[in-house]
Amino acid sequence: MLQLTRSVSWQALTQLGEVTRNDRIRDYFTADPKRFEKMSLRVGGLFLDYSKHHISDEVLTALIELAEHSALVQRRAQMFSGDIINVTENRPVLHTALRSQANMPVIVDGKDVTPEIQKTREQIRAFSEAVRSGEWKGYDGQRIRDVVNIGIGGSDLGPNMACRALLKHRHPEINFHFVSNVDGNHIQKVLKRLDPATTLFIVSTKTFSTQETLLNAKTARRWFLEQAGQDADVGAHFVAASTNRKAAKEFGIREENVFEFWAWVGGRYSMWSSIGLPIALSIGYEGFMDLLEGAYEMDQHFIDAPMESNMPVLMALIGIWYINFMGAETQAIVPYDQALHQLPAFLQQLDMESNGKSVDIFGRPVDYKTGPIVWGETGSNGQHAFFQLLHQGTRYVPIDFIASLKPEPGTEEHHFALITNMLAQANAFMEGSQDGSNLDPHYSCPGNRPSSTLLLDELTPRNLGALIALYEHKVFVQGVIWNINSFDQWGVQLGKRIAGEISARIDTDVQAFDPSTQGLLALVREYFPAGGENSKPDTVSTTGDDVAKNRKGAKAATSSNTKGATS
Ligand SMILES: O=P(O)(O)OC[C@H]1O[C@](O)(CO)[C@@H](O)[C@@H]1O
Repeated sequence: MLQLTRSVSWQALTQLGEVTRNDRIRDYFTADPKRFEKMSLRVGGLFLDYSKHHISDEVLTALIELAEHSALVQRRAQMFSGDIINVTENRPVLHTALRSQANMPVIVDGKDVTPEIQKTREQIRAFSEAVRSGEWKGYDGQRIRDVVNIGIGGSDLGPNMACRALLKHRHPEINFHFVSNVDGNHIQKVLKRLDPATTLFIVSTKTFSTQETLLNAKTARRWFLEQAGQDADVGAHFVAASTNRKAAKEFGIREENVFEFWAWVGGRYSMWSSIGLPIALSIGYEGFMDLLEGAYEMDQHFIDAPMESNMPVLMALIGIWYINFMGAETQAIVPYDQALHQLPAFLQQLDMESNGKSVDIFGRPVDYKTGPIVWGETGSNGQHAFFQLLHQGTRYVPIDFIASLKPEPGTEEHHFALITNMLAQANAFMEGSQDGSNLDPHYSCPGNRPSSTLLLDELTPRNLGALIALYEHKVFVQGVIWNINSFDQWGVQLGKRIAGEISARIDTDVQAFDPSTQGLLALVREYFPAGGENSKPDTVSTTGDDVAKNRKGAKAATSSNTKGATS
């Protein structure tokens, strides 16, 4: 198989990179007054302007050729039909099946999985309606007023981001909290404000073996038992979203309150599954379905639209242009919308865990750059913090500006200021200070900094679903072109294994670790006089005081974390 960097398209793009560097983006508009019309497109409620990029017509044509000569069409079909494209975990990648509105079978291991998807959707509907209506009662007969999602990574970031983005649609009598960090202060701060009798915990973990989540869940359970009910009451206050039904049951969660999903849903792609339960509880089942429908609409566009007018394909190609041919190292995400403040963190995991790879799908080292460092913050806050570097620093950073057009009633004046600031920034990044040559260099902004502008008609569940699916497919397309596996995450397993080893050995045998780690462990040990025995990451048992059993479980959890159980 021909190495990517030796392909005709890659070589052509490399040459174009050399010459395009000296172009002024502004001049493209002078040469082609129709550039904005040509380089913008709408899909449903999303509008993308990609005209302010360092991309000539010739570059765009060459990028599209790169996509056409890649395995994209074939791999896209394989993903949607359930072929095993996550080769290192031997799994299909079927988050798209979770949001499908087509009445078509999806076959995994010879079995149609759509009835199971429907069954779980129905379970989510019934449960969310019961909790939202107050029909679901806590142990002393009161309704639920606080929902705490305990999860990390893909079992936190998606629902957390979506619940915050759609806060205005939230149930007025239920508050939502997200606990992810194993830092005990995170959960303590949340629990301090809650009444156990009216609190529902969702233990969200694909594997039910993630140390941080199990420790937080155990702490929540102990807090609940200390203040409120008995073991038998746990079932009314704890539910789980997991592929590991057995471990969830061992925790004390009632069989009927385990919201299942499946190995073929990757953690960072799981907000469309039971991991989206907090979203359904917050905005209602109908709203959750709208989110899924919006994503499905983007899926259909991704499948049907030709490359040159395919939004995720274009965004992927623009990214590849900057990363592989223009020397960019990072991609900034700047939503001009406070409700989207968790979006950069969500996209960080989506992109960096998916495409942070340096071997291709055959395990051969790649000789080109893959996924960028994704970072960002809301505008206008970022504007008054890091934009200085983007305007006048030495780095070349493409930016995605994101905003919704429709103002919230009562925020019109603010919303107008928000949007005009975003447009001003995008303009300033491209144009620079026009009279730059006459200025003191300290005041001069060179411009020629590229950006996309993504506008949502309104921040609705449907448009949010489409936006997230857009980025998912962008990441997928890039992974296909780079010929890497975007759906595993072996890099994060190593640290998990060593954490297990450190807590197991701190009392006895630290010689196996490097001298720096040994030195640091000696300092840590001073604060843990009882040693590792009292501070090991206990996992859970069905009875609150079963310490020995917990320890055994911790070891099992640690080893399953490092071997088979991947999210
Ligand atoms: O849902 P789980 O199994 O607790 O895993 C949480 C997260 O941990 C990771 O495996 C890596 O840290 C993510 O991919 C995943 O989203």
